[in-house]
Amino acid sequence: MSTSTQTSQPGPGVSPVRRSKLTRGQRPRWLVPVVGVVAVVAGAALAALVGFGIALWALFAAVIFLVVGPLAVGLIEGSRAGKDSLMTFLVYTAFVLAVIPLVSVIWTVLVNGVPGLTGNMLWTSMNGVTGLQDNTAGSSGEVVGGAYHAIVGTVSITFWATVMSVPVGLLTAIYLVEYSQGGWLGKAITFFVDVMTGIPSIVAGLFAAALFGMIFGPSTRTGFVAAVALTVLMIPTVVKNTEEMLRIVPNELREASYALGVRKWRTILKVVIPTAISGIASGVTLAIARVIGETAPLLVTAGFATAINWNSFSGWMTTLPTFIYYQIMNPTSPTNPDPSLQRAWAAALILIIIVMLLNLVARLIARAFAPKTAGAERGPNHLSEGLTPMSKRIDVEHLNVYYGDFLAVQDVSMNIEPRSVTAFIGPSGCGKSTFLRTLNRMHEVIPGARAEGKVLLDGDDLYGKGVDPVTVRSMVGMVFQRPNPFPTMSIRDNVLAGVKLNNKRISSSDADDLVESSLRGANLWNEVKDRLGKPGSGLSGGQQQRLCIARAIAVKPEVILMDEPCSALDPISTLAIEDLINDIKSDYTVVIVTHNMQQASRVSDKTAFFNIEGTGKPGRLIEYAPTSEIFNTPQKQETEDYVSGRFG
Ligand SMILES: Nc1ncnc2c1ncn2[C@@H]1O[C@H](COP(=O)(O)OP(=O)(O)OP(=O)(O)O)[C@@H](O)[C@H]1O
Repeated sequence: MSTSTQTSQPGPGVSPVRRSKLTRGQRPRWLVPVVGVVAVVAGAALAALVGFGIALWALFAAVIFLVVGPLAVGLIEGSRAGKDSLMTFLVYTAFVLAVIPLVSVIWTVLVNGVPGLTGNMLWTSMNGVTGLQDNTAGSSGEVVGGAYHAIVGTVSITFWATVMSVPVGLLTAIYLVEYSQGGWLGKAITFFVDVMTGIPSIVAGLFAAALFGMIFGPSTRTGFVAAVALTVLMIPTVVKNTEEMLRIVPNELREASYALGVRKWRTILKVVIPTAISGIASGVTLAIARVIGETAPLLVTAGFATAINWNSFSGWMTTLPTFIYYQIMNPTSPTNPDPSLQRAWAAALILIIIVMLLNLVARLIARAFAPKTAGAERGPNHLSEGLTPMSKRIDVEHLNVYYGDFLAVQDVSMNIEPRSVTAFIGPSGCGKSTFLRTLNRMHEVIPGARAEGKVLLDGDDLYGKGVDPVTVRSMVGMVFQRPNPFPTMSIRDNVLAGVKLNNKRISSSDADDLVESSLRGANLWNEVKDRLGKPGSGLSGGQQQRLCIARAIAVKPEVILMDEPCSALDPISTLAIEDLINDIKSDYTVVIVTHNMQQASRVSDKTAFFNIEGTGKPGRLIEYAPTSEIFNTPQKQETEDYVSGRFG
């Protein structure tokens, strides 16, 4: 885009183009490329002075570029811009310096490996190949013998190592992130994984050799023994990478799934892992890439063979790294090592190609396992018979809520009427959200949180003996502060999440009806009916929140809890949600936590005011009455002070 402004009627002798005030004093566009060229040329000249070498040239060019570039920018644009460009140039230079060896390795392997990549190399083994044949290879030009047996060995051993280490690594990472809750077992596992990460590979080889030696006798060397050694090396990499990936899955997604009445393992399997799958697949590929080039542990566990062996459980095996090692250290013909050298380079190239193919496979697997974002596009269809929710009454009796030893909410009793909206208001930290979460036992997903007392849903105690919190959550749905649609799912699949994640069977036409009626119920149908297959996370914040309400409605709950549902939304989206709350209260019991007192007075029939005496003290219910009474004629002074804005 041009940054200059064109004058409409240039006079005689006046340049038709002048620089805009906004772009005056900026470096010319050619500055950075010119400095780059100067650095490359001057770097070459300086390197020639001290004995030319590529590395020296790169080093000199980088230093000149890093000094001259920011200096030139600083002179033109001032010192702030100079410092800024220094950081930018440092980042780019570091990137280039990192890429140079990588490109250089690939280039060298390509140049040396391609001539040896013949049919012989790929499809024959070294069985029966002697130095005599290599001696004659010089004159005939054709190198006999190849790495087929080593390719078979590499693929077999890596396959077994992957089969053993990936499930163990994945499950360990899942335990650490989703179950251990910082317990001693989790800490111990993390410690051992850290130690394993640093184990020298030869030690892993010796361990596997000793283990199998003890069971099957000394010198037991097979592909499987080697796979066990590689497993020891792979597991920590898989655990660490998977752990990182699982940790960055936002907790909100887990909570959204639990709030739909989905069990923990299905939440992990269907929400957490798909969200992290591409990172997990990269981690597994990295782990494979780490071990596929190992040589030392292979020498002591798999032995060395010149013939093809498909059986990992019997007989010696060769892998590409050990093949390369032997070709270089013990050329087949000591007097003419060239054919061996050619085979070694070609094997190195094959190894790199295998790693690249694995990477590709990992990407494809990640794509196949991640839920589709592009489901069938569906237009308006026949209307469903509508939802049949059964709004319920909630009675809370002497409820105390604790986080560990800390009493967060003290002795709350209240009755919430069916088909009504009840608002919880009060200053920050007074326990509104904590109390709300006890109404569908969502607090239980927080380690150490517990409730004492009774919460009755139409007379049935949610905390009664044998009551499953998962069942409770399918009856009491929840909408959270920040919209949290599942990012790997389409709009349609988000609405159906409660059904699908719970593995309930539903016909395609019933699913269509449910999607339409839930989206209509959430006042979103008209806005999204033409793009149901598009990702839910592509909607605006307000639309996303209505999608989350549709998702909550779709599991046909009896109560809907809303924890500050509009706090992340603009005023127009907020009004849309408030209208929606007004609409759905004829079918559901709605409880909403809000900081916005106008909102409480606009949407709720009854309001509960909570307060806290001071930091570290428990939150208490101060007053609970019809909303108009709380805001106009409160009975308690604390309530009046709060609603009149005198504190809080
Ligand atoms: N996960 C937790 N672990 C320990 N303490 C917690 C946890 N969550 C909340 N608390 C504490 O419980 C008390 C009540 O918190 P809660 O979030 O329920 O208040 P709130 O009224 O909803 O506040 P806000 O309006 O700021 O969201 C606070 O003292 C808070 O520090």
